[in-house]
Amino acid sequence: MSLSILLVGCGKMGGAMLSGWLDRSLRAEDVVVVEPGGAELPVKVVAAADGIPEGFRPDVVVLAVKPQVMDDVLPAYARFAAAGAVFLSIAAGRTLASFERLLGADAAIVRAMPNTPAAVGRGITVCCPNDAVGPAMRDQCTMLLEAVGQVAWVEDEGQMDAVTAVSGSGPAYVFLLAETLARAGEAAGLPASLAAQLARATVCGAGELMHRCGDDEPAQLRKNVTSPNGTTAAALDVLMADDGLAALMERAVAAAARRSKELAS
Ligand SMILES: NC(=O)C1=CN([C@@H]2O[C@H](COP(=O)(O)OP(=O)(O)OC[C@H]3O[C@@H](n4cnc5c(N)ncnc54)[C@H](OP(=O)(O)O)[C@@H]3O)[C@@H](O)[C@H]2O)C=CC1
Ligand SMILES: O=C(O)[C@@H]1CCC=N1
Repeated sequence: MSLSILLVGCGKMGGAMLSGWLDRSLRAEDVVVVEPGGAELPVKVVAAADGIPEGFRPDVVVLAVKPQVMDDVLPAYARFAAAGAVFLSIAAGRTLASFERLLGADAAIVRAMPNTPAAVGRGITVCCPNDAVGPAMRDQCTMLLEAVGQVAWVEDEGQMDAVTAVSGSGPAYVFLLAETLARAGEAAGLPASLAAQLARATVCGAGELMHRCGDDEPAQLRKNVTSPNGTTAAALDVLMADDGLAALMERAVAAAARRSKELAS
């Protein structure tokens, strides 16, 4: 892959993406990371924008700082927008218009929402471009993000709040499922360590099964586990009740989407 990348912010998500890029043979000399606290990484790390090597011309500036600090951070990078770089923001809730205000109306900006499985090449990122993003920039962003998983594009920025609520935050819901399944196992009489092992292996195994059976709907995989009048049916009667998981998930996703909208204001 021959793209030069400036990664601004290398915390949980920036770090997940970076490790995905490095695993997939992005050349280390093509990446500069800005991280105020420093970091032990096999790429050049600087503490602030003024430490970026003279002459480094990123094709893509990836913005992976918290939405709340974006306004303070961004002006130091506006020169790269003027030089033709595309800005790829992964900040929840930050709109294309807010970047245009800070970088200039002609700046090329992609608002994107990845997720942490990017660290193992199994992320999914949804991207939304502004009008200044041409086909070549779109291809660059796709190439970068496909290095860490699947990529989809939407033209309607209004969909990004729901995207954030489903796939951006979604891994946390799955990890919570593993945590709560383990606790329920304990409550049913298992030792804590065995319950945790069972829950983890079950979530990982079921995820992998769904991954490999790409053509089968999750509903079909669920039915495959469910014997008539058996144990799974007994549990699903609880989970699929009117006030069960579907209602709870709908409320959870709506709350996340609402928060994404709030972060924009
Ligand atoms: N975590 C996730 O699952 C996902 C997060 N996102 C988005 O990714 C972004 C980052 O989130 P996340 O990785 O969780 O947060 P983190 O706090 O883990 O990462 C942010 C990083 O940015 C650093 N930072 C702070 N100020 C600056 C600066 N001026 N210049 C460069 N770096 C700076 C922070 O350093 P320090 O800690 O020293 O302040 C930190 O390492 C957010 O906008 C979030 O909305 C999107 C999808 C999924
Ligand atoms: O919780 C957050 O705000 C970020 C965005 C999606 C996942 N984590």
